[in-house]
Amino acid sequence: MKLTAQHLQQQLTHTGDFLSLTRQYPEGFGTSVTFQVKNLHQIINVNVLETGLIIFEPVSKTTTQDIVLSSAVHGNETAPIEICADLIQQLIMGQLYLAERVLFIFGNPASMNIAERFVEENMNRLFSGGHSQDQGQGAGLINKERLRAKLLEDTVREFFEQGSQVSQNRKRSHYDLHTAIRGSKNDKFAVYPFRHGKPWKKEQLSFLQACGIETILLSHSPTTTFSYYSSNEFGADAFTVELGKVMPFGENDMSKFTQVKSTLTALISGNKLELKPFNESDFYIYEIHQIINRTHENFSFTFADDAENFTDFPKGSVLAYDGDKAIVTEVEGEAIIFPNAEVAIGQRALLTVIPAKI
Ligand SMILES: O=C(O)CCC(=O)N[C@@H](CCC(=O)O)C(=O)O
Ligand SMILES: [Zn+2]
Repeated sequence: MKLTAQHLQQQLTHTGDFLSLTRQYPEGFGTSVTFQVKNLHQIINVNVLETGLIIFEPVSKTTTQDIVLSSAVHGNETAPIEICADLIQQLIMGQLYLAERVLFIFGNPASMNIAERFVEENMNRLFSGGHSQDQGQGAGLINKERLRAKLLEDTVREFFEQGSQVSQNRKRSHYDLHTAIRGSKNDKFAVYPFRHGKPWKKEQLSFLQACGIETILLSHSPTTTFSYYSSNEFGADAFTVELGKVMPFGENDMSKFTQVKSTLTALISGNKLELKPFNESDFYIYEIHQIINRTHENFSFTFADDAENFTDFPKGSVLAYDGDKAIVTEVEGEAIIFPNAEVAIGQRALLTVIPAKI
């Protein structure tokens, strides 16, 4: 059924259920709408840009921050989608005070509907222009994930640029929320994208700690991930945040995410964030040591399929075979992250990390 702006607004104000509407129209609403909602204390502007893309802005309150909360860049990573869907619903139903501009993104609605990481191509390898590069997929390839990645790039750019018209010296942040495919020794962790020599921000790590995240992976090279895009192009404090393990919708133990939810709520509502002063000994800090791309059809790991993220190995251990080439640990205690032998040729099949200092 074709959706009109009026119908879109009616449905949203009736149920607040932006996630269901997004899943009902994975290819696009074909319309956009702006309306206002009221709660006891304020009026909020709601700007529905497209399926999965919605901006909230307080009216009559000067904001100082532009916050992007994205989920479903991989469609089967449901816990963060459910967290964001609930925050969106509370905002639409006038149950949550809003202090700052917020853009919520459900990245890949079509892949949510098939409960898969992606439909044709991993969207989290398509940012910073990756959508228009060959990436081993054939020159000039166009698919829905590439188009969507471009739309997400443009949406984030406009969101941050519009914020700069509200006031100068604004704080920009982007938390790109994911879950890991396999279990992890450290259940929640964050990838801190490469900052090109700028210092890692301890205050941001304290914010992540308030979310219950005390394991941080420092990245030392540019990537085509969404969080690197926002960090590199707009100077946003941006992270890929991993919250537990992939589960079907409705099967997540949401009690594991109370700290994430309350801290994100405090962030957007302007409530005082109870941040502990940064203490390095509270954290497990790692740096990315090896990035292993699959280059052969014949690619396999030597460890068990259920080996958890952060499993470490002695120096000299063979972790994988890429064709005839053995991939070997170079440092005592090198640990595996995101092993995936099924990735397309040319894509990242494994990261290794080693303990680091900030
Ligand atoms: O568990 C896995 O294998 C993947 C989980 C996931 O989607 N991770 C992100 C990390 C992005 C980054 O390195 O910043 C991804 O692979 O896209
Ligand atoms: Zn993911």
